[in-house]
Amino acid sequence: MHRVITFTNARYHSSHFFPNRDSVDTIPVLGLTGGIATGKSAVSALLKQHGIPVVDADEIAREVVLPGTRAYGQIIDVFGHEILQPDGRLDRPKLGAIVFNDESKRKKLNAIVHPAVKRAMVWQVTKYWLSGERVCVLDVPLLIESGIWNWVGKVVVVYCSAEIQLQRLMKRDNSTREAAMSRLNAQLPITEKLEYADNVIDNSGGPQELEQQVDSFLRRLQRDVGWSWRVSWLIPPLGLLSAFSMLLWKRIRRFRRTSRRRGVS
Ligand SMILES: CC(C)(COP(=O)(O)OP(=O)(O)OC[C@H]1O[C@@H](n2cnc3c(N)ncnc32)[C@H](O)[C@@H]1O)[C@@H](O)C(=O)NCCC(=O)NCCS
Ligand SMILES: Nc1ncnc2c1ncn2[C@@H]1O[C@H](COP(=O)(O)OP(=O)(O)OP(=O)(O)O)[C@@H](O)[C@H]1O
Repeated sequence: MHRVITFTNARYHSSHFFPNRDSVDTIPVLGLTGGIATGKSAVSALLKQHGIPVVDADEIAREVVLPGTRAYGQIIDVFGHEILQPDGRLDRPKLGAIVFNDESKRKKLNAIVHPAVKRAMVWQVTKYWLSGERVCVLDVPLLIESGIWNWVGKVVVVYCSAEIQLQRLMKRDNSTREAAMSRLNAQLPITEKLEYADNVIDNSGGPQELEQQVDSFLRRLQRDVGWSWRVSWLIPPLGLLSAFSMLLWKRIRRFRRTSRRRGVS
């Protein structure tokens, strides 16, 4: 039975990537993360080209602070009218300069914006599920820091060395080394994020190498989703059980890795 509700743009429908879709009762959710400027958006763009729906936390974070929203009012209450542009929208570079140089202010901003982002993400995933998508990717820079990694099927980390990361960040944002470093230091180091990874996409090379990495990742994904989806569809309680055991296994594995690391250091 096909679900009839379609909320998504047909061009991006994951049935394009998984053409043998008959029915869908589960939606494997993948968490895509990395350090700032390691290439999450570049990977997301490639995934979208392959028909995979992507929920973009940065994009949502911009929407939930538009004038008139609750978060917008709360931000003005905390940071004052000085962080507004003449047209009333947030002056993002100005707010960025404040929060990336002051952890307590960043925490205040996060406490306002993150709950709204999480609600919107859950809603978007639900819409994809209702429209019958077999897989959905959450592109979340702070996937690990925010604990969202606990709730996704697989964590995919886009990696490049800290030095390449810094160079790309400075070039993209046309920023000084100091400004780029302050943004970089607001996140867990990329090497620590690797510890949470089920899959790593190495973006140390050029765009063509990245495409090859994404292609091989998608081949693996197609294999895995095909298998788990069939089991969940044939025996729904088994699907639920496998989801719970997978989440539990992830925590155990992470706990073991951390204990091993503590034992070594
Ligand atoms: C501080 C703000 C206004 C700066 O806006 P700006 O347009 O300059 O940057 P943008 O939003 O495009 O973010 C660029 C990158 O910075 C990093 N980043 C953004 N916010 C944070 C944060 N609170 N902590 C650490 N890194 C962050 C991410 O890697 C992100 O991809 C903005 O980043 C913001 O509102 N941040 C708080 C919300 C948030 O955490 N967003 C990240 C996704 S949930
Ligand atoms: N393989 C690559 N080779 C050269 N440049 C790249 C490569 N991948 C990404 N870039 C460039 O590096 C910059 C950062 O990439 P991107 O915006 O995809 O990172 P991001 O992880 O999404 O960053 P953010 O955390 O800020 O959202 C961009 O200017 C992008 O064009």
